[in-house]
Amino acid sequence: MTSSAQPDPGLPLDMIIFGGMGDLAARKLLPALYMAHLHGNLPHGTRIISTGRQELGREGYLAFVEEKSRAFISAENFADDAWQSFLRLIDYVRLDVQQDDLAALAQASRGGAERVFYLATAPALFTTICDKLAAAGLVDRQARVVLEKPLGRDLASAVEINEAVGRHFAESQIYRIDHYLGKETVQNLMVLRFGNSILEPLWRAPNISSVQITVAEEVGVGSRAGFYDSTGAMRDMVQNHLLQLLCIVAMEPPSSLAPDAVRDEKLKVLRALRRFNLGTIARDTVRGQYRRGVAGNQEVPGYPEEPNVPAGSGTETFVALRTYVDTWRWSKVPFYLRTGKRMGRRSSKIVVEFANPPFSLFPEQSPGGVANRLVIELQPEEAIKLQVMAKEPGSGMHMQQVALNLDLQSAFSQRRAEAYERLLIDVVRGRLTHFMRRDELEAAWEWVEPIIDGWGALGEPPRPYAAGTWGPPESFALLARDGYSWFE
Ligand SMILES: NC(=O)C1=CN([C@@H]2O[C@H](COP(=O)(O)OP(=O)(O)OC[C@H]3O[C@@H](n4cnc5c(N)ncnc54)[C@H](OP(=O)(O)O)[C@@H]3O)[C@@H](O)[C@H]2O)C=CC1
Ligand SMILES: O=C1O[C@H](COP(=O)(O)O)[C@@H](O)[C@H](O)[C@H]1O
Repeated sequence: MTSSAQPDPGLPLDMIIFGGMGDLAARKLLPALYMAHLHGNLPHGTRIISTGRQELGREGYLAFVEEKSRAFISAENFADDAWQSFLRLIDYVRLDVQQDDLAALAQASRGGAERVFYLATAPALFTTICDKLAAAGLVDRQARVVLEKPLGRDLASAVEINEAVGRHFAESQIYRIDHYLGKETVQNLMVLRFGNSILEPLWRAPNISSVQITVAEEVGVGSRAGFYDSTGAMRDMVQNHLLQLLCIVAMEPPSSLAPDAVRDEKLKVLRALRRFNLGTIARDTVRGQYRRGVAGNQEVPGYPEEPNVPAGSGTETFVALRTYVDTWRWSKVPFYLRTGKRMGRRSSKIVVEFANPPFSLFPEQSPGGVANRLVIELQPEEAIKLQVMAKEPGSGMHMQQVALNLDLQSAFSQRRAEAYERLLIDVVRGRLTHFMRRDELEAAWEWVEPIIDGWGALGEPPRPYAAGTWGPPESFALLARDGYSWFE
């Protein structure tokens, strides 16, 4: 049982960031912490201690934050007095975790403070960091550690990291972050499914005929090829974000929102995912790599021309696949997953297609057409649309598809926090529900790893697709042979 260790509101908080000069810290974590500070969501007396290898001193680090993080705060959220008071919370400790002990950090962190360690570094450093934190006497029962994804690059390395972290932190102190679980619409999907009763009787085979999950990015790999080229879309996106979305669509209703109740149900889905073999890998998966093309009205380079991509790289920037959740509820329902960089536009959505009426009463109801779809738009729009057939006004019985549309942005006037802000507040408050448990993560690797190995064994290079398009033609063929098409 992983009941979360409850923070003591009486204690001050030290938020300690490893990788404080990294891309993630600059673009996401520090802006999210600023927003939490602006809205009074950090405990009184919080301090942020960033660590990094550069000899900067506190003033130098604050200049870095000004230069690199401020641009990621929108004008409407920027308040100079809040920014200045935020900067006053920040301290900087220079350390190289591979060479130094953490004595300097132990000196900077206050005795009696609650500590949150955010490991925003490559996962290869997690073991060393945790061992050294413990050796420096910084880990106590109140401490929490946040681990960034991807945690490991296969099952064995994930197990190794989990073991190493687990030597010093109890499972209830470990927050394995998947920022998709912090997105408003992803959390809303839980409410849609379990806060309403009308969907539940329909939410199963044979009422649902297929499910599509797309996470399409318009951006390319940018300056991250050093990380990305040895990772690829399967490890970067499918192993975590897409599988977590699939879990929320497919899970049974949990008995409560307690961390283990939710995570037990997600784990059952991961364990019920049909395993791939070489035959199904060749037939039901597609790898792609973007080539020169036009994105956002601009000509952009292909993946092979991006900075630091090794010549002849066979890394996939696109994955599409068909899988099944082998349970009574989802028997024979195909789940199509798709993700890629440099696709037509940024668009993440879940599309649930319902079975057609068993008999076609209306002449225009084509046997192949889909009458009812539930479209859950995750980003950039946040909306839930139910497509139904309706009669066109006029004589005759002509019908058309119309959408019952819930625009979540206009339905709620409240400010919408970014995923990282919401999840950081969860960490501060000791709420584990939207973080992954060790067995979930390992089950995801158990399913993903044979696919990656199979690709290696098959030795096929990824299929090229032009930047600004929706992936290689094989991805469309994957659905077409089942009589479906990707929903745009
Ligand atoms: N960037 C993103 O959008 C996302 C990143 N992640 C994950 O977050 C983690 C960090 O990513 P990202 O910020 O992009 O990576 P970066 O390479 O930009 O940052 C890594 C940081 O780790 C520091 N570091 C490396 N070696 C040491 C060392 N020996 N001692 C101390 N610090 C060290 C680097 O310090 P120095 O500055 O001195 O090189 C750098 O600040 C990765 O696991 C990534 O997969 C997850 C989701 C999104
Ligand atoms: O974890 C990651 O996610 C981003 C996409 O996140 P989003 O919130 O912008 O949809 C992706 O670009 C990155 O490669 C990956 O590491």
